[in-house]
Amino acid sequence: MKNELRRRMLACRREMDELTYERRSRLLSDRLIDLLRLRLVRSPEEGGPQAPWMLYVPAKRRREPDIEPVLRWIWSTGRPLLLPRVKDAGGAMEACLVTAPDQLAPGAFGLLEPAPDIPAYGRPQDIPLMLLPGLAFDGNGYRLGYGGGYYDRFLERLRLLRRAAGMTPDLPELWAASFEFQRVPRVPAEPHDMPVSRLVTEAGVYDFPGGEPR
Ligand SMILES: Nc1nc2c(c(=O)[nH]1)N(C=O)[C@@H](CNc1ccc(C(=O)N[C@@H](CCC(=O)O)C(=O)O)cc1)CN2
Ligand SMILES: Nc1ncnc2c1ncn2[C@@H]1O[C@H](COP(=O)(O)OP(=O)(O)OP(=O)(O)O)[C@@H](O)[C@H]1O
Repeated sequence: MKNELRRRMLACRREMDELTYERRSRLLSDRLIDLLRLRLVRSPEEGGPQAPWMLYVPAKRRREPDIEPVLRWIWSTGRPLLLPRVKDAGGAMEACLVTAPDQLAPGAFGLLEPAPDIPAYGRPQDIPLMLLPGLAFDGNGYRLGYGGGYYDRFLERLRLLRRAAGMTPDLPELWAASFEFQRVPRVPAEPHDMPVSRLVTEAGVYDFPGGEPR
C-alpha cells in the first residue's frame, strides 16, 4: 500500500518538467513566506524571539518543492533556522542551527544537510514550528515520507523531552509542503504517524483538525 503510493508519487514528481517544477515551487514559496510573515506579526515572541523554526533542505533532484526562497527569507528576518541531519542508519535525525547556505554539505542519501562540524541544537523541545516534506498527504493531514521513519522518531523524541521537562505536550506545530497532485484521499497510517495541521501547495493552504484519532 505505502510502497505503491510512494512509487506513484515519485513518478509523478519526476514527470514534472523543469519549468513547471520551478513555477510551482515559486508559488508555494511565496505562499509560505506570506504565512510565516503573518505569524511573525501575530506572535512575534512565540516561544521567545529566539525560538527556532525547523524547515527542510529541498532535495531538488528528487523534485521536492524548492523552498530555498523561504530559507533565505527566514535568514533575512534573523529568526533562527534549524535544518535536519540524518544521524545514523538506525533512523535518528537531529536538528542544527544553520545561518547560511555554505554551511550545508552532501550527507546521507545524497541529501544536502548541515555540515558535520555544525553541532546539533541542544533544545529541540523548544521548536514551535516545523515544516515537513512528504510524498503524499491525506485529508486528515497524514503524511507519507520516503519510509525511513525519521520525522516520526524525531517527533517522538521531542515529546519525551517535553514530558521530561514538564512542558505542555502540544508543540511543535506541524506544517508541510507538497505539490497539489500529492494530495490523496487516504494515506495508510500507522500508530506512530503524526498528522500535520496545515499543508501548503502551489494552489492553496489546507488546514486539518490535527491529532484526530483514526
Ligand atoms: N529534504 C529532505 N530531507 C530529509 C528528509 C526528507 O524527506 N527530505 N527526511 C525525511 O525523513 C530525512 C531523510 N530521510 C530519507 C529516508 C529515506 C531515503 C531514501 O532514499 N531511501 C531509499 C530506500 C531506503 C534504503 O536505502 O534502504 C530510497 O528511497 O531509494 C532518503 C531520505 C531527513 N532529511
Ligand atoms: N517512533 C518510532 N519508533 C520506532 N520506529 C518507528 C517510529 N516511527 C516510525 N518507525 C519505523 O520506521 C519505519 C518507517 O516509517 P514510515 O513508513 O512511517 O516512514 P515515513 O514517515 O514514510 O518516513 P520519513 O519520516 O523518514 O519521511 C517503519 O518501519 C516504522 O515502524
